Amino acid sequence: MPEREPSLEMISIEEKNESIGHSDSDPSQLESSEPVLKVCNVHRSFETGGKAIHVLKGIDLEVHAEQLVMLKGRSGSGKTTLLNMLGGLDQPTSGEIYFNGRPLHDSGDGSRTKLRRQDIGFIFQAYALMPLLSAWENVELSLRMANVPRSEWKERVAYCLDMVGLTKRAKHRPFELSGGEQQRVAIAKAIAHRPKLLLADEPTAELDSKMGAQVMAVFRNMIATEQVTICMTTHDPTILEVADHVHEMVDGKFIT
Ligand SMILES: Nc1ncnc2c1ncn2[C@@H]1O[C@H](COP(=O)(O)OP(=O)(O)OP(=O)(O)O)[C@@H](O)[C@H]1O
Repeated sequence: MPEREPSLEMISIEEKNESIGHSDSDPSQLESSEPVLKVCNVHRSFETGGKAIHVLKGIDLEVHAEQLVMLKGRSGSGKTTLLNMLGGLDQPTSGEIYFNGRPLHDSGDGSRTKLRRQDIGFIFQAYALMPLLSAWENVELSLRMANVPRSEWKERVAYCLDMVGLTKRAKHRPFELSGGEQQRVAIAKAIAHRPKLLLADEPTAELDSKMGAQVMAVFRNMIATEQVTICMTTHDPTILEVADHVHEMVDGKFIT
């Protein structure tokens, strides 16, 4: 099978709208359903050196199924802090966060860890690949962690590597891959266990514009084929047009 080279041209606005309404429904219908993420008046402060830093100052947000939502804003505005909380890596000082109706703000470590392994995929800037494992083995690892039956691994790993256009690089270890290729392995790894929600912190930050466009095309394709919901942060104005919704954060609050 030839390798796919995803490109931004693959995702015209019309295709984008079709992919949002993948399950025979239009986007407005999807928006009226229960959100995948519901964030209500979230605040987060950190104590450092006996001083409290108020980082998030009352965030309200809804992210609906099969949407691509982007958080933009200056460095230090609080995007990563919020993303960590959306994935249950951290909890708010006050306020509520629901993931498919389940209260993340008030769940214990154990249940949040289980939820993360099964229902959430993460793509963070430092690609989080295991350096001694091949691309194939890295993707396989997330299936193992999510307790996916071993009999399903081969087909799923092959599918995910094909989706990011890396079938021919399956045996390469991270140091034998370019930055963009490593990022695409990280994407394959993050979606392998079929998460309902994918969280990505600056997934295109280390990439040139062509490669960044390819990653966004992969995201759009994943929404259409895997019914995943994506929430990501970015500094890159050139990719914002691919989003269904953009929220701008300034000093711990949304201004749009
Ligand atoms: N664990 C922590 N302890 C103390 N301060 C923190 C902690 N985590 C984040 N901060 C502070 O919160 C502010 C927001 O950080 P955050 O990483 O969320 O910003 P960001 O918008 O994602 O920035 P960037 O675009 O540079 O990644 C920063 O001033 C940071 O120093």
